[in-house]
Amino acid sequence: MRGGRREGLRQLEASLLREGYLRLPFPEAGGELELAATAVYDAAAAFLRSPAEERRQHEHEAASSRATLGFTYLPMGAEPLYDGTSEQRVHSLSIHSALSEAECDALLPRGMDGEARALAHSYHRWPDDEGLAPLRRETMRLRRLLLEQVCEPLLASLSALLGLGEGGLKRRCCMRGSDNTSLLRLMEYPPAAEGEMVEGPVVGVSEHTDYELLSVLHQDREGLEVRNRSGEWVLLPHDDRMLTVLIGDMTERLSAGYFTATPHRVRATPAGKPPRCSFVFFLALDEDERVCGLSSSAVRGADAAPFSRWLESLPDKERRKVLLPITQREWTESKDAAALAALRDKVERSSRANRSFINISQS
Ligand SMILES: O=C(O)CCC(=O)C(=O)O
Ligand SMILES: [Fe+2]
Repeated sequence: MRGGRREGLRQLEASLLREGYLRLPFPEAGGELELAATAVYDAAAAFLRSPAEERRQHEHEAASSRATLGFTYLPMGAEPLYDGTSEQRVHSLSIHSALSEAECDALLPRGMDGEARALAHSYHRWPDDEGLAPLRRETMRLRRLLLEQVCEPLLASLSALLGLGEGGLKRRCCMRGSDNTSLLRLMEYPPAAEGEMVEGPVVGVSEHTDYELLSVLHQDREGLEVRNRSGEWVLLPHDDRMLTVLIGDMTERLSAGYFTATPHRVRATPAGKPPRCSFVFFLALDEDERVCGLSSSAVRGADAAPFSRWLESLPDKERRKVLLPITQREWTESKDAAALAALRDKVERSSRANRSFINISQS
């Protein structure tokens, strides 16, 4: 029994080191998780087909002024830009757990100030809208199943491999702040317009790494590409029954680079094809957890022997790079700010180009 568990951990570690990602079948074929995934795709499609006017009411600014950030809609053209140049064809929903203020308070630290508490409440408040009830019910079910059946076992394994004991990481992901860093996103990639993809760099989502510990992802058709350790882009085959797990920035930082965050991107859906849909659960550390690279004296247990040996051989120069602690919130905010600035720049550049085109054609 012990041997089986140890063998499983070594295989997981080998895949993460070799490929930088994992492919996991749903825990049970035709089981609860698979049914929940199908129901979420249906409910998301119903919302995404609703009139633009209705969707607009759930964009970030409107949701923020109503303090209902538990559910927000990011329209086409608003996805932060990660590579500074591409045209991204995607729109998405961001989903946090729906909690009453009392449920939220029970998880928050007692000494938290009023403003931070109100912000946490708003990240767990859903709009009071009858039409969103099926989406809310199905996403909450999917979120719970992903946490119980996929994230928690993964977190325990990662924790053991890093010498933190099986519960070491889970204790740092229990929403002591608010879970506005852990997030379920539902994405839809509508097909490109006829001729659009041959003209410019049109993509689904441009190259990036995710900001959290791990991302658990499902796609209903192919499109996700990951860059492997040799620098080649690999298109992941589509299989409805498979989840993909990617390494996020915080795991890279915590492991001082032993596990490296997985660069990935999504191809645009070609013209004439049905839209591609996916969901991603970003598993984050509690937003106020301070993260810096582990040192070998903090690493315990036989499961972490390879990591511990690797740490001991790490040159001081490399170790120093991750000594400075940073919280998940600081990291997420700084990367988001950079990607949003890149998007603004690009919009500004293209409106300038359009203006000069108009000037030229009018002269
Ligand atoms: O849609 C996908 O497959 C991936 C989306 C993604 O990389 C992201 O939202 O960070
Ligand atoms: Fe991503």
